[in-house]
Amino acid sequence: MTNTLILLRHGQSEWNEKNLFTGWVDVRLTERGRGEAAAAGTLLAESGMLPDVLFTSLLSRAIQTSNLALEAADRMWIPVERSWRLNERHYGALQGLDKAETLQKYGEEQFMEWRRSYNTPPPALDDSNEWSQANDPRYAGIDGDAPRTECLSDVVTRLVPYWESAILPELNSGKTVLVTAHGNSLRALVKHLEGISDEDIAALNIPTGMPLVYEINEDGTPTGAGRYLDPEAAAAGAAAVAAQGK
Ligand SMILES: O=C(O)[C@H](O)COP(=O)(O)O
Repeated sequence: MTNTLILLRHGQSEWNEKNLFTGWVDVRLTERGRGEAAAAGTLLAESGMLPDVLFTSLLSRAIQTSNLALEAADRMWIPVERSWRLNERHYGALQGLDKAETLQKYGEEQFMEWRRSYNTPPPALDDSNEWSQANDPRYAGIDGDAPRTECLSDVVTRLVPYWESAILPELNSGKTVLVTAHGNSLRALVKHLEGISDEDIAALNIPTGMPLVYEINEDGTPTGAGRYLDPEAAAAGAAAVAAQGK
């Protein structure tokens, strides 16, 4: 028996539009992002993929996206669980910086190392920085301290236990599961699901607002690669993410 998992990156955020590194900074959706979120929900309904349960991060752009998508699909009533483990990768001292200016200042190699390498986190964000989450009450319950920076491997480490203990059991109870999260937290989950190598994951970019569907076996493995419901639009969106800063 397999069950359906739908992954959805939030719609365009205010800082996606401004081309700023965002991470855990809690920005909202733009008008375009709200439209992408609603369109994703319409596409789910048209494809007959109605979620039974929702998982989101603690960040407003993912919460807004899931609300709008579920409203469009007439599924606002489904149960929801939110976790910091689905948050975007903490972008450390890059949070709040312009991507194009950062590329100019540090050069392509360093820029891509910070953005897409598996093991190199950006420098840590100082707690006194205006974009710090050190004193944000929503993270008070995290065991140990909230991160001050993360690389993708840190995200895999915090996310996979949650996938196994919270998300997979819902799939295995026969539910269609919607996970609304972020570019890099979804890259971490896709890496885990598809067994993508530490090197090859650098080339994977997740577009905003495009439902990505897996059929999941009971042991948590997918039956095949993920499938975007609108592959052409998803490819264009992923290319735009890859080109950010250039
Ligand atoms: O946090 C961010 O800036 C974005 O959500 C993801 O950015 P990236 O594609 O540059 O990693």
